[in-house]
Amino acid sequence: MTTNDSFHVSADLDAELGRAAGLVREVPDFPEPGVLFRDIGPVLADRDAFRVVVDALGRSHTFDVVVGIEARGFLLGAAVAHAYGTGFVGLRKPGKLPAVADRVDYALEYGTAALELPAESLIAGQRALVVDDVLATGGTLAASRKLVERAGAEAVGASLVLELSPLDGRQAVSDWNVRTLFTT
Ligand SMILES: O=P(O)(O)OC[C@H]1O[C@H](OP(=O)(O)OP(=O)(O)O)[C@H](O)[C@@H]1O
Ligand SMILES: Nc1ncnc2[nH]cnc12
Repeated sequence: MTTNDSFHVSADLDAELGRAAGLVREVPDFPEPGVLFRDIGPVLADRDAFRVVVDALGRSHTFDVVVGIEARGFLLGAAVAHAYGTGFVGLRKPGKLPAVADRVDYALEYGTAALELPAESLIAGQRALVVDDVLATGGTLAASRKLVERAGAEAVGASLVLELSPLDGRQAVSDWNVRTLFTT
């Protein structure tokens, strides 16, 4: 591991990724007091950082479809799907989809949430890679995995930009192939 400001970057990833890690913005007391919010917006806005992050998220996984989580997982996941030549399925917050195949409720670092799988999206037997921006408590990832597997697809793993290790989200998905680019 090498250190770039407050994040650790996996040593097998290149220096450009280290620069991308330095672009993650820390916002105190958002969305509520006591939460230090990590905003990947500046990483997406930087052409080179966006490219290396998207390439790294898809690397070392074998998948036929990307499953991205609303909202920032849509931005990353759709880019990974395009870069690696697969389709994309978005898991949405409740009330957004015109036709829902399945729903899972779960707990977050700040409150509760639910995710819904669109009807006629995942195909049984597909190898799905879940993509999102942040691993915090792991509730979102565990819910996503459940939706993928209940659809009959194979959840081959997950790729995320940032892991907030003090929240120990890995314990929620400990028996799964979860890769994160930066760890704090
Ligand atoms: O590991 P967890 O504790 O489950 O938290 C991680 C999730 O929290 C954030 O999403 P949020 O629900 O804030 O939605 P947003 O992307 O729409 O802002 C983040 O983008 C992850 O999806
Ligand atoms: N601290 C945090 N920053 C960004 N996204 C999050 N999701 C859950 N906790 C978060």
